[in-house]
Amino acid sequence: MNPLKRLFADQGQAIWLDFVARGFVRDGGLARMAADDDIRGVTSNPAIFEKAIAGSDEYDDALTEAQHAPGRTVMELFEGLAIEDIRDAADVLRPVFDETHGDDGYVSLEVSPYLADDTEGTVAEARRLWKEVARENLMVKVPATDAGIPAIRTLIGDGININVTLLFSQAAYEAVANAYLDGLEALAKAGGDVSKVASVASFFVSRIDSAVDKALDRKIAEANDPDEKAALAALQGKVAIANAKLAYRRSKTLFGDGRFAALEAKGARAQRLLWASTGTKNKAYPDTLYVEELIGPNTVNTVPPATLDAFRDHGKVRASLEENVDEAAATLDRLARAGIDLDAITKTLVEEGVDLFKDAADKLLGAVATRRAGVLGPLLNRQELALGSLAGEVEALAETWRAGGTIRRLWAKDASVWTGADEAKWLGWLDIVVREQANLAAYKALAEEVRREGFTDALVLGMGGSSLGPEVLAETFGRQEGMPRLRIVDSTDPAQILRTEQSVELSKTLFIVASKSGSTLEPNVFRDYFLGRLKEIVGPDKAGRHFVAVTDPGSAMEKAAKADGFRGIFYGEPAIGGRFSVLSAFGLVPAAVMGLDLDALLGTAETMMRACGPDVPPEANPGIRLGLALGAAAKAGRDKVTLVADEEIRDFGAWAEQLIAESTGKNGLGLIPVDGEPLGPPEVYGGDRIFVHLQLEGREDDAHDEAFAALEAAGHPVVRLGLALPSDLVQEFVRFEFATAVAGAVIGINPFDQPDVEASKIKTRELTDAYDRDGALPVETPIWSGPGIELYTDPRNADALAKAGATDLAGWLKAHLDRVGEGDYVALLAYLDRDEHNLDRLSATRLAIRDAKRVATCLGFGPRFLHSTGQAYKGGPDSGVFLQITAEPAKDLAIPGRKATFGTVEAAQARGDFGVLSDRGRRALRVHLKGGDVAVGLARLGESVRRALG
Ligand SMILES: O=C(CO)[C@@H](O)[C@H](O)[C@H](O)[C@H](O)COP(=O)(O)O
Ligand SMILES: O=C[C@H](O)COP(=O)(O)O
Repeated sequence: MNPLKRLFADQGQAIWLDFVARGFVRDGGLARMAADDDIRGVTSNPAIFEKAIAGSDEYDDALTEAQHAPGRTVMELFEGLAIEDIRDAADVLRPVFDETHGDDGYVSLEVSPYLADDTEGTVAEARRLWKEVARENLMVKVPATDAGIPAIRTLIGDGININVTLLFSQAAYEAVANAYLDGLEALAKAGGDVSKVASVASFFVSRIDSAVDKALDRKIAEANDPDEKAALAALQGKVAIANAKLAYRRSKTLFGDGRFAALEAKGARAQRLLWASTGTKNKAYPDTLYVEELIGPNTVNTVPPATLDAFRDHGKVRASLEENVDEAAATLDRLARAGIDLDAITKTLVEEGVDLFKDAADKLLGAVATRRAGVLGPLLNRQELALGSLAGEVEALAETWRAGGTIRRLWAKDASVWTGADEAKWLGWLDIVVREQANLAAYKALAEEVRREGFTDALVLGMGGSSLGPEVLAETFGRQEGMPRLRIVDSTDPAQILRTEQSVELSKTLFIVASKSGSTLEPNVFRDYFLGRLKEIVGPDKAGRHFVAVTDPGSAMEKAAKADGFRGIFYGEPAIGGRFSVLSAFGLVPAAVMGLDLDALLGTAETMMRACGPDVPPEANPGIRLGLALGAAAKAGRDKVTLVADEEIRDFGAWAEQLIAESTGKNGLGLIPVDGEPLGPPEVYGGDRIFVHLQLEGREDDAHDEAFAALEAAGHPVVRLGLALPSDLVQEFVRFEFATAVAGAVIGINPFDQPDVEASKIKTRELTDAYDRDGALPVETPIWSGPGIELYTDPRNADALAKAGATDLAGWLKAHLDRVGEGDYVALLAYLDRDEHNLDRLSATRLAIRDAKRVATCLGFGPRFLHSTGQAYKGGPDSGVFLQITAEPAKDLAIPGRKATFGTVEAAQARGDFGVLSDRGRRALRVHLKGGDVAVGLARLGESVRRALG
């Protein structure tokens, strides 16, 4: 007779199979084993599923489901597969379950190893799995950790079958058996049917020998006496079995006394000991060792396939478990006398066991995530990293993050991922997509009103985080038929405001006043101005109908909007900072108004959000991986994140820039985003860059491709992000939010505050207050003045520049630019109309500087950049050399109810900004263009810069 069959027939020991795989179950392999080998149960664990799913293509068809439901989490996808397999196996073994009246025929499914230290989480998950698998012959596996034991008691009390896993020590076994008895008593007390509950206590065997043998090896090496060496050697390969035998003896007492008898009378079953980890690890030992030596009635041995084959082939059946039990006790005594602490070893084994299952789960989920990405194909934006010299550090960081479960901690809003300050209060963006998906009715109603009422234009009045996301949507999606054209007002420059005003028909324009705090100067003055204009045009009663507000609950903006009879007020989420707010009302109201399909937009975002989920380990997690790369780049001095995007999606850089700079640039650390700088050959760059290319897939004429290939070949780290469609840019919001938060963690700062933005707001306020008081801004003295141009700076910078003895503009500029060294960047900060002409002229000047100095160059328009890169310029690394450009406005614009005009506010903002740069000891010079002709002034400036560069 097949020795496997004799185990039960002769000895009353059930053999279970420690293996599961889809094909094996579905193609009849398990049924054959049940028939031929008398396999009476199946166990699974994360390592088994990892081998099955990651190591085969058997699950590919099932994973295509991801295509139809791209919002499913990776964990849900895995669980879906596992649950199907477990149900299938349970159905195959159902006849065994029926024939044995519930003694056997069980299939085990383990709770997530990530919950090993979480009692409540374990209980909740076990209950959920029990319900979802919905098979009476399921056993849910729960580890015998300190947190697992109370969960076992609760779950048994619920009437759920439990396989207690990762059991190594006598003490833990005692606790587990008592938890089972407690649970049964609770169930009986609650009127439940204890006869329906089964449980096994899985004692891990071979791992004990592996660990003890190693300790013995060390002792043998230390010992000098040959007899002592021999005595120690005699213990090798014996301890695990001795430990199991003693547990078996104890089980007889635990389930043989009065306490259990009372339960037994109600039909309860004893909790059986199950021998797990019974494959032989040490080749010197017989391959059937941990089956042959552990045979006894009312026990289970779960055996991996190779051991099963070996035992079928040459296993010997005898009642071994109760042989020489006293000798087993003596073996453990001898071990203790030899100075080997079995308790300490078993304690470590539990911890290692949890870690090994976590490692397996990481691999498994990584594999599912990678396959999900493959199945999703173009539905998920691509990411490729070629990190050159940063690669090793990024791998090391990824491993640290994986092993530390840092992504799960991030998702669990654990502030210690960053600095342990108030970060947890700012993580509402993690689940905003899902929350807004359930909240679309009000946005859709607004869209419908806007359509019905025939608005032709919509202007978002806001700054930074409140305007740049909507700007990307407007620029990327373009005007939608029948809906207003969306634009942004985020400048106090009178010419720019007038230009925007003249480009719309005010009576057919809807204004979206967007301010989280409600107290930001710019949106307030924009509102005052346009509300005033609307009152003139449509009358005071109707003006409010042209306005909606987006603001956080309780803000001054909310009150004002109510007082002014706004058409609607939409609320932001206070747990999301402005720069992370694009997928909340701050992006969704403008998106609705411009007529975008919000379900599609959020669905697209969700696809990326799931890819960045808590269940996706770093190697397969795009946002996390990008963040680790950016963080490593910052630390390695490659802190200039150079963003390059294809034409149709190029506005993304403005949003990413504010996110990255404001989040990471502080405490003298951080990343300096470089947006809008045309790509050049490798020679024009220093060694301080990391390049990011956002590209639309399949564009054959992509000149950037070649440039990126050259950069990569020259050893620069490059990141390539591929989008099937421009509308997939929404996924980049998500990817970059994760990446920025992670980069902040690697750099070691709080990515959710902006200490230095506030500083220039204060200085600006002081200046506008002075204006309101004195009717003029404080007088300043230029350090140099020439026809149409004046230069200003603080005394420290003035002293440094004066040393060069310059006599003309080019000379002063040369003195300033000569201060630029390797690894520095030059930022042009223009308080001017951001029109095409000014952009072109300043871009040309910027490029001239880059090519001459081989440094990164930035171009920001004030006050827009103050709410964005301004943070990093002041608070980030002291590597910036700043050239501020201001101009006398050709025409100024009054602000209703204020003394200060827009021109004055803009001038005050420039001075406030400069004042903070000075306070921070930055290298800064202001060029003031006089005479009202900005074009002429910029041409002169450009020419002088070129001369300065020689
Ligand atoms: O279900 C159980 C225990 O209840 C088993 O799957 C158990 O997890 C396995 O036997 C062990 O993980 C295998 O351990 P090992 O052979 O890798 O040391
Ligand atoms: O980036 C955010 C800007 O500073 C604007 O802030 P706010 O939305 O509170 O007006």
